[in-house]
Amino acid sequence: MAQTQNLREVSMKVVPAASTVKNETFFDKNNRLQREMSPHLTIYKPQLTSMLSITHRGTGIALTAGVWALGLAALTSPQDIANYASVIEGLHLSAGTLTALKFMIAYPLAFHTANGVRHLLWDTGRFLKIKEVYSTGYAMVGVSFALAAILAML
Ligand code: HEM
Repeated sequence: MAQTQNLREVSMKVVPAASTVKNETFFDKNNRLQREMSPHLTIYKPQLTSMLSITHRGTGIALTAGVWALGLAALTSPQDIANYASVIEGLHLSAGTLTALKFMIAYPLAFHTANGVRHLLWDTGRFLKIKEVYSTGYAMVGVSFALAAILAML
């Protein structure tokens, strides 16, 4: 008895066939019926959580492009990697410039790896409280900078 009191009444809305227009796009139909728009992503102010999430996707895509480019280059280029390394040496870039360039290449991998470990920890059910999501987020950013710096100095 107590359960039936909590049930909401549901009524079916009959839509006459005449109200559907042939070849009408999804957006045109929504406009014609003056339907409300769902809140869009852009109404949210940037937060650490969403920024790290989108960066994880961005770095994942960048790494995929990088791995494909390196693989295809290895298959198709006439010279081996040592030749290209000596071309870069021939540019006589300063140690600082070289380290900065290496850091820029290393950072997406460092970020994606550190945040990937954070994701895998979540998958085990840990660090899922909002405070922990933030603290692991800040820690991960620190770890990713340290990791990229170590890789850049090798
Ligand atoms: C060259 C190496 C890598 C490439 C090309 C790569 C690529 C990608 C791509 C394309 C995605 C999907 C992103 C999205 O749609 O949001 C992804 C997700 C993921 N990556 Fe990687 N990844 C690499 C290395 C790693 C490493 C080293 C780790 C962890 C130690 C890792 C952990 C993850 C995890 C956990 C996800 C899923 C995140 C989620 O649940 O949304 N990845 N990766």
